[in-house]
Amino acid sequence: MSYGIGILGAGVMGSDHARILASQVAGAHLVAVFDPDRARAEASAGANGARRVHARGIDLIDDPEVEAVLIASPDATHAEFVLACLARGKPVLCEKPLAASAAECLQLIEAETKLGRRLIQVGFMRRFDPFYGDLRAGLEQGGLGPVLLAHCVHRVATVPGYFQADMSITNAAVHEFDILRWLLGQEIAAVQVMRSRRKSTATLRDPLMIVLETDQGVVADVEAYMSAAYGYDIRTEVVCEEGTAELARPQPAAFRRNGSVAAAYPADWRGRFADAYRLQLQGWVNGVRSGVPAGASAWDGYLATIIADAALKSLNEGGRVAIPAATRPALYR
Ligand SMILES: NC(=O)c1ccc[n+]([C@@H]2O[C@H](COP(=O)([O-])OP(=O)(O)OC[C@H]3O[C@@H](n4cnc5c(N)ncnc54)[C@H](O)[C@@H]3O)[C@@H](O)[C@H]2O)c1
Ligand SMILES: O[C@H]1[C@H](O)[C@@H](O)[C@H](O)[C@@H](O)[C@H]1O
Repeated sequence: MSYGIGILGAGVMGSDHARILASQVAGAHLVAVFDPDRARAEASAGANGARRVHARGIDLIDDPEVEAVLIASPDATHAEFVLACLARGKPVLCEKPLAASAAECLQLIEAETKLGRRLIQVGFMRRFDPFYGDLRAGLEQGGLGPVLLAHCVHRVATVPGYFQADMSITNAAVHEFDILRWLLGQEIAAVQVMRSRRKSTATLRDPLMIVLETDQGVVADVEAYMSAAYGYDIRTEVVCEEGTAELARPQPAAFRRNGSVAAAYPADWRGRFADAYRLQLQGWVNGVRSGVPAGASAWDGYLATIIADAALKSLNEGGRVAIPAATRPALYR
């Protein structure tokens, strides 16, 4: 049996998820699309075999042929859509961030906990990226000794028009917060944002240096640079007592000429994380079908958001901001 999926949002990510679902994922098919920009919804539905385009998001969630929902609409719309899915008992893959505020994340956790089963997966797709998978497996194998430090680089060539200053943290750096928790198996206990000199052409507060401390004393720095111009560049290196572990990256073709070598960078995340998006969707579909959830939970989404809130507080008010330890509800253990 093939599972019926509905997608909310047919912009950059919604249309990419629809394409991947229709062409590269087994056990599910696209049933319906909603986007207030109807032409976009129709283009994505038409290209990917969906039966219909809905006039409202809630109609898509109510569609009896839609058995599970993928949310790829703007960040501020996520919480309401996730709640509606939970109210109808429909599994949901929600793009990051889970919600626009920690209070909204908690509301979703409360609703899911009341249901007593996990229906929410958050789109922290790096957890499915083979290169991050290898890095984590290598760290778990041991041999490098205890972790001391981590360095993360998050460079984006340019940001879309809707991108606002806080989104360097709430929309971009949240990936680093989540992947550090996942890689190290530690919780973030404090954060401090250092402002470098602002890039002269930047409209955002760009770049930022974010320093995180874990509950086991590891320090990690995250460079968040949203106007890096040359391409999309994501790096991670973990420094341990007996050696280091560095994230490998897909190797593009190299061109040697006139005493130099050049290799193309992906323009954005869709190229760099193509495998991760595909594996994430397949993992979600498998989880929905088997009832065994995969990927980041609502709890992981909540923790990424509270770290982001603390980072924003540090950016705006200065200083180190402690993040109180939170008690994980039994559903997420
Ligand atoms: N996981 C990742 O790597 C990744 C990458 C990029 C974006 N995202 C996330 O995906 C989401 C979408 O980002 P995007 O880059 O595709 O943005 P986008 O602007 O390209 O697309 C968003 C689409 O949502 C539509 N929309 C607006 N209001 C809506 C509503 N109420 N209901 C349904 N659709 C609505 C817009 O018309 C637009 O077509 C965001 O939450 C973003 O954070 C995740
Ligand atoms: O929304 C995007 C997306 O989540 C990418 O994966 C991230 O690298 C970008 O910085 C962010 O703006």
